[in-house]
Amino acid sequence: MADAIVVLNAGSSSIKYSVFLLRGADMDLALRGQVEGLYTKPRFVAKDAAGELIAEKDWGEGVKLDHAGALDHLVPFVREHFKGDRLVAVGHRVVHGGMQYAAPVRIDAQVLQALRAFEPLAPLHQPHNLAPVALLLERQPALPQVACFDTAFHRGNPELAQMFALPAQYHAEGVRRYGFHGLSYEYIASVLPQLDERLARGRTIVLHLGNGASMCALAEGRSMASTMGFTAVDGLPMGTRCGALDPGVILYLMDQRGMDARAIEKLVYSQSGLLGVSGISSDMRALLASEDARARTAVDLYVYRIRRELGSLAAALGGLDALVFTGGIGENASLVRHRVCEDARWLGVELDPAANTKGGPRISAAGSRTAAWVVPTNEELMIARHTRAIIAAA
Ligand SMILES: Nc1ncnc2c1ncn2[C@@H]1O[C@H](COP(=O)(O)OP(=O)(O)O)[C@@H](O)[C@H]1O
Ligand SMILES: CC(=O)OP(=O)(O)O
Ligand SMILES: [Mg+2]
Repeated sequence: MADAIVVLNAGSSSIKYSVFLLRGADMDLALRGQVEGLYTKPRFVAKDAAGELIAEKDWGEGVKLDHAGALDHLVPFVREHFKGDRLVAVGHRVVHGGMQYAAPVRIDAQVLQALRAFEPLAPLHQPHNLAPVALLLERQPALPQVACFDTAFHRGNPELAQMFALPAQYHAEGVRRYGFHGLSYEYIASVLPQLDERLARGRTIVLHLGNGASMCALAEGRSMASTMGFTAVDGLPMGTRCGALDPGVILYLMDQRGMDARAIEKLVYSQSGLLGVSGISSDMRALLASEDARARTAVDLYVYRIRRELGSLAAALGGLDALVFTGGIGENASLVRHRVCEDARWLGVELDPAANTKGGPRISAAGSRTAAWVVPTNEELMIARHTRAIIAAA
């Protein structure tokens, strides 16, 4: 019988989960999986410690499974696979920690209340991150729960990288650039030394391209800047989010189109990005498989915006030593990586097309001045590490 930590990671199009067993100083993965394709083409998979598929379920195209529906499927499954192990804590990904939470924290009713205040700042995530927290707090109040924040990794960004050019009072009250996907970037930074010393010590841009997408500039493994801001709607275009938008467009929508905050929220979070531009799908797989010109335009815009942000983040770092691709698109869409790397030739990236088609891990040619890698992210492991540290310190 071992002590176990369960990890929940609710993203905008998926719920990922892992079970880790604590054995001495080691933490062994026992079970992991996800329900992905929420709201589009839901699919559940579970894998054992060796990565072998042990269960799967397809709901089929057009079934609008939401986060609550995914949890209804996941919870009994995870419970069934708990064979005599003792659940000692649950670690949660919580997307927004605001100014107050710059590090993981044990959750009680007060913390939960404080985190709920950030729900309007992350409508596709925070409510889904907190729903299982509230449920467990009610049913098993003695079970330790730990919140691990997407924003925390970026809180050490230089002051200028966190500022909007608004009157200073707004910055003081927390209207600033936070950045997200921090658990993913923290994990990537933690494995870079095993891949390549130069990568770990140098100036590296990590591209987390999933249903949500952002890029982070790392110097010696520390975050210096990223493309997301006050909320996770900023920066790159994403599955259904527009990314960076002239604030004048919002004023126009209000003044000339009579749209209120809720209607604009729906537009910029749920009806834009790859879905909005293509009119076909938010899913990169569907767009890459489509012959439709609108699908091509959506992918072209996606790649173009990445190219622009690459230049911006390389400038923030004063140069570039490496690129790292991660997230559902970054890990799997070789064509997107190919195009991004070709566009980054001027930054010293020389692609090895065969290595890229194979999925890496290294996808730059031998002798390329700037290296390029594919590194699968593992936000759940990062959350488990933090959760273990918090309960050990209690
Ligand atoms: N084989 C693939 N080719 C292209 N895109 C893929 C592939 N597999 C997954 N994706 C993309 O990855 C996205 C999901 O990424 P993921 O990081 O799991 O999402 P989330 O943001 O919900 O955590 C999907 O929307 C899909 O577009
Ligand atoms: C912050 C964010 O957009 O996360 P995800 O990509 O998991 O939706
Ligand atoms: Mg994600």
